[in-house]
Amino acid sequence: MGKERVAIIGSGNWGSAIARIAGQNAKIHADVFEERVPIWVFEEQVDGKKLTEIINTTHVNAKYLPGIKLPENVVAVPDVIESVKDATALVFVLPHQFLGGVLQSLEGKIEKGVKAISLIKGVDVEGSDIHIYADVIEKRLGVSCSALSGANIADEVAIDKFSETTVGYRKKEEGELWQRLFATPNFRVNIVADVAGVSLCGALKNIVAVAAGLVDGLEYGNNSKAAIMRIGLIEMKNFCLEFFDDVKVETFLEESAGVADLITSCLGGRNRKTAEAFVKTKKPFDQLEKEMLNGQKLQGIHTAKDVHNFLHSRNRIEGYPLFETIYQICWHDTPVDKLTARL
Ligand SMILES: NC(=O)c1ccc[n+]([C@@H]2O[C@H](COP(=O)([O-])OP(=O)(O)OC[C@H]3O[C@@H](n4cnc5c(N)ncnc54)[C@H](O)[C@@H]3O)[C@@H](O)[C@H]2O)c1
Ligand SMILES: O=P(O)(O)OC[C@H](O)CO
Repeated sequence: MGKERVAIIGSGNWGSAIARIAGQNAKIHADVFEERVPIWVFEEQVDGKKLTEIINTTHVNAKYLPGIKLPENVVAVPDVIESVKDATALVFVLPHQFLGGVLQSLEGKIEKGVKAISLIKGVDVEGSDIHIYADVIEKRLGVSCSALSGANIADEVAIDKFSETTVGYRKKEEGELWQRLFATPNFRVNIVADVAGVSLCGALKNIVAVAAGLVDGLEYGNNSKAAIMRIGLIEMKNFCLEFFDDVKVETFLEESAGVADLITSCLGGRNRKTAEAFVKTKKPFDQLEKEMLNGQKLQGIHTAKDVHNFLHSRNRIEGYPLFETIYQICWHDTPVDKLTARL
């Protein structure tokens, strides 16, 4: 069998951090992977230069992961179709807002037998249907798609601070392949047969992280934040067990994708940070995203809306008071001091 040819689709904060690891490991495991790792970069001008040129000459993603050297075998490609040419292992790591456009470009162009993995945190809702993004990718491209999620704030992973993550696989050998691509001594990868659980934990914790940021903005203190995290974890678990058949409860309680990601996101993530600022500045989230994140994207408020729309269509809103309160505060004029009123 030939070597696996990896392509990374997405080059934001997490995309760049994970490309650094994948590039390093492609060289270390040269028996398994081709050394060159193309990364699709949505082209934009940064300080008067193309971002792809900056990455390919300085080996730094100056906009989304400044100050961190990427290995030279990670090659920025501005055309998404070109970036996946001949690839056998596709890593999808882009904000969920942009996945639809990318899949449209790639549909019909991916060979049979190609494997994929989704690092995207969010859910796809259409009326009363809900899907994880691994399933969306699998269906649109005809590939077998795993999922990776964990307590992984990109800036910390990028400087090799000890972290763990979880890969949910369809077939064990695929889980082992992704583990080989991503694991390092300081980035431990556990593999589990639970693609849906891994994906849903990563999506739903972002709603709870918004709630944690509101707690910080209101200066309610540590007990309140712990209560929000506990209630959030229960709603996450109940949601998965109510609407998905194949989720494992252990993923929530024992995996980095579960309780650990919930904790790190409620302490340190972008959703938390902007939600705190939402309370303190009274500015809307879209303005805060622009002012505070330099092009990086928020997921939590969008997932809150997607989950609200889904629960509304299933007539199940009353079962998820925290998720619903976050939706009402973020998207309507519900005062933020009503955060705990329905809990
Ligand atoms: N950043 C983290 O710490 C982190 C950690 C784990 C998982 N994640 C998840 O990984 C996924 C990707 O996040 P990220 O941090 O890499 O992205 P990001 O938040 O840094 O978003 C910026 C990316 O969006 C791209 N973009 C902007 N406009 C675009 C357009 N019109 N079309 C296509 N792309 C466009 C930019 O080129 C850039 O690559 C998300 O689902 C996120 O929740 C993020
Ligand atoms: O910065 P956030 O809030 O998007 O969270 C980042 C990661 O999902 C943490 O694992």
